[in-house]
Amino acid sequence: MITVFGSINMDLIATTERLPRPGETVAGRSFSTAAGGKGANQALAATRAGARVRMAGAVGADNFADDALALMTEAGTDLSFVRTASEPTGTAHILVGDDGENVIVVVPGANGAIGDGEARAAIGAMNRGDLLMLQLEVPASAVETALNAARAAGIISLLNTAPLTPEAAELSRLADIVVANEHEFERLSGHDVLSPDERRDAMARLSAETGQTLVITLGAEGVIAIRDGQFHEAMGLTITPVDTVGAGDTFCGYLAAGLEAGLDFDRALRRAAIAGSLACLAPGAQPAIPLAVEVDAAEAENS
Ligand SMILES: Nc1ncnc2c1ncn2[C@@H]1O[C@H](COP(=O)(O)OP(=O)(O)OP(=O)(O)O)[C@@H](O)[C@H]1O
Repeated sequence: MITVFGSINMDLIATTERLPRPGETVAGRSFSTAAGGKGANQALAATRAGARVRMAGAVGADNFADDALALMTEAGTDLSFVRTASEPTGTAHILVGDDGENVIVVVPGANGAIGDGEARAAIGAMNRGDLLMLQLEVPASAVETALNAARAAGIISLLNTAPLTPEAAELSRLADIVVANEHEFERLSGHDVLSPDERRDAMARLSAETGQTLVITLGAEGVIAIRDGQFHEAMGLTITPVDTVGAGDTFCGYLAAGLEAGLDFDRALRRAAIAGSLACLAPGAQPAIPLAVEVDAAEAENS
């Protein structure tokens, strides 16, 4: 079973002709809500990929909680380690202008109340050899506790270094597998802009030093990884993206599910990259996460 330790949010999205300036009020065009949070998105992606998944996190005792959990409930994700906190359910307040520009305020709420107790409880319920997946939308101290407890218990940890936080580089050292996008990897490696050759050198150096598996997603260019000193590359699909939101979370969920199922590393990367591409073909994060049968079909068509 995969355990995802991380954030659960409700996204509140308003579209408007143009974004307001400070102090200004503008009329909106439309409003929608969507379940989100990187933890929840990745848990749903791994569940849709066919894995047995437990989500560990927190929501508030409010009307947003059920909606934030709805798609995971429907998919069959185990929610027994989702606690109801006294803080409100985490919310992301997203304004999108007609030019595609956006401004976002994330209020962590219950996600910010996750601490060492939740981390220890989640790891305590896992078995040696299980996979733990984390991101950086819950307090860094809880992520650190979870990663250390996982290592002590022989649990394999996969950390997605999103969103990039000041503690990201330090925390990433504690994980067995690190998944970063190219911008995050530049920050982790301490270099501003990396050419493809410089990126490979930086990956080789870092993984030789730490022994970690490093996986760097490259948007339309697919993914490059290094594991046990060997480089691996995979491409997703050639597509015209509708909305790339959630591509990275879908990638992580499918990669975790592939590794947990014992797929060979190249195939797990390829399926994750294909799933990431498919997630770009529909708007929003969670609704756009493909089912395993859709990834099977795309994989067969493009083999
Ligand atoms: N434009 C695209 N065309 C094809 N596949 C894509 C595209 N964008 C993303 N993908 C697929 O999704 C995977 C993850 O995307 P990306 O590297 O953009 O991660 P990310 O920056 O974390 O994403 P996001 O923050 O948008 O969720 C890629 O490795 C690729 O397989």
